[in-house]
Amino acid sequence: MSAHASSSVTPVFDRSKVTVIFVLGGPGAGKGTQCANLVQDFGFCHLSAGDLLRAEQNREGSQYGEMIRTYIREGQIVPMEVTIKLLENAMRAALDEKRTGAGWEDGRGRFLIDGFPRKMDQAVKFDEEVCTSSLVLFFTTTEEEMLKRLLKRGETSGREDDNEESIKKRFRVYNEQTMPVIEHFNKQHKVASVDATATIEEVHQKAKSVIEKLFAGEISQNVTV
Ligand SMILES: Nc1ncnc2c1ncn2[C@@H]1O[C@H](COP(=O)(O)OP(=O)(O)O)[C@@H](O)[C@H]1O
Ligand SMILES: O=c1ccn([C@@H]2O[C@H](COP(=O)(O)OP(=O)(O)O)[C@@H](O)[C@H]2O)c(=O)[nH]1
Repeated sequence: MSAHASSSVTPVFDRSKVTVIFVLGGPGAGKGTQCANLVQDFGFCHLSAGDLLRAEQNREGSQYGEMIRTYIREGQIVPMEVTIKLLENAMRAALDEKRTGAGWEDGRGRFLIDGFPRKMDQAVKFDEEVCTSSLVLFFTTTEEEMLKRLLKRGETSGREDDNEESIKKRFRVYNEQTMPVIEHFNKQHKVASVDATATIEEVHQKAKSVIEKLFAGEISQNVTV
């Protein structure tokens, strides 16, 4: 196989039927919170890459459990093959359910893929081989705000990475590995940036307006709301 073979691969899901929106933003920016709101508004299937990895980590008999645990505790990005396969399987399962409602007729589907892609290799491979994304919904706020939110979440989340040491590592990985992904999609004019510093409901209204515009065919360049 030549080094360029992947560029001729057809994605598993056709973007004219299956809408994929990547939801990005630093740890604790509010991605999961806002995805839950957008599920209510638009009937998306919400797939959190982190949740899928944590479920696989805890699945009895998984050959990846210990590896995933180590990566997550260190704030590192799990090798992409594992995460992409989990996402593809979950997308297939949602489409096989034959859901009803807007966006799910005739083999169609709409997905919020939360916390992914966090690294360039994942971004390129998913777009080429699984489904070409339609939009990146990018939640922005300060590290100070994210740290505050994560330490509070850590009081009840039970997550092994919601402690100050892991959080600092996640910030570093985010800046070094995920910001280039945002840059990559900026060049494709696919990024909608939402200031996530306001209240949950204010951020929700802004995110909702972005998705309404997307479905109305009104987003053809990077936008900031
Ligand atoms: N706009 C907001 N203002 C204050 N707290 C928020 C806001 N959005 C989310 N949170 C809280 O911050 C924490 C992190 O949010 P979460 O949605 O889990 O972030 P992410 O999925 O980006 O890591 C949660 O405890 C959540 O309740
Ligand atoms: O595509 C992904 C998404 C998540 N993670 C791991 O899962 C952790 C938690 O991610 P999640 O999105 O659940 O939480 P966030 O850091 O945004 O609060 C990350 O720090 C990574 O270690 C990963 O390896 N690949």
